[in-house]
Amino acid sequence: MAIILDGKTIAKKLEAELAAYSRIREIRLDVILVGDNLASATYVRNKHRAAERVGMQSVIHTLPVHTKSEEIEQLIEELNSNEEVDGILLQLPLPEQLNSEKLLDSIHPMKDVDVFHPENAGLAYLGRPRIWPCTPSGILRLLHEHEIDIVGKHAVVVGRSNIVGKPMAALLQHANATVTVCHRMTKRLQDFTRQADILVVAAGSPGLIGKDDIKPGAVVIDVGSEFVNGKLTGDVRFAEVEPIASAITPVPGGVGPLTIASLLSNTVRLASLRRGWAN
Ligand SMILES: Nc1nc2c(c(=O)[nH]1)N[C@@H](CN(C=O)c1ccc(C(=O)N[C@@H](CCC(=O)O)C(=O)O)cc1)CN2
Repeated sequence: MAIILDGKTIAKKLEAELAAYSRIREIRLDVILVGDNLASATYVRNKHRAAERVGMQSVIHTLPVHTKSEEIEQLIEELNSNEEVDGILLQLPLPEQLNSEKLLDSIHPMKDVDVFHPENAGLAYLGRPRIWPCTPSGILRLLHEHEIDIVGKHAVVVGRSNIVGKPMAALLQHANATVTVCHRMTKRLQDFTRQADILVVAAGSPGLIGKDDIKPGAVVIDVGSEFVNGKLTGDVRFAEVEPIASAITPVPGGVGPLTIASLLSNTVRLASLRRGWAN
């Protein structure tokens, strides 16, 4: 029987810490949502509610699906130069006519709560992070809160996205794990996943990992969250893997809530750095 790594409880704890901070400082997060992707709308609403719970000001800019790039650039420019705005988040995915890279690059690095700007990503990958991206940072917090040792452990990350896989690998390495990154072109994936002491699966492939893919006693972190037949489904077959893992995240209720709590934490951190507050 594995320990269930309960993200909701840890997220509440993190929110309580942030609420204590927000009581003494005014902090503002602006989220831009373009289009009518239902899942994105839910995530943005959840971010707004979480910000309100901790006493942070949250402003959502909802734009129609056919919004032109120039309009979004102009909005980002206004938010960049608004002294009251501490964090700017452009919710992904964007409608296909928009160039995500160009728009993300236009967010001021000191307000880039997602760590997508090359300056912030570069600093993080050089081991000099301002902040770490929300999902990897939440996962580290989850491991830390459960006193799961990372140093010298073999961590295998499945997936190499800019949002999770790449920064997750960098953060685990920063935390002194030995890291292997696998992706969709990896041959004989199981040969790698079976070596993992800590397995992070962020492949966006529901049910990819089963009991034969893990080493008994492994810590298994499931970042997957796709709707399959109306049910939120992870990349790991939980019922199969749970009996042989030592610890495992559920979907829902694992990594997701911590992604949002980490976003608030990143906003506080960037506000502190930009405004010169002690943190
Ligand atoms: N600009 C960004 N866009 C996106 C990010 C991101 O970090 N920055 N991540 C994902 C989506 N995401 C946050 O935006 C996110 C996904 C899932 C959850 C979450 O709490 N999931 C719950 C289940 C919620 C449900 O019932 O649907 C859970 O796992 O328990 C939070 C945030 C893509 N875009």
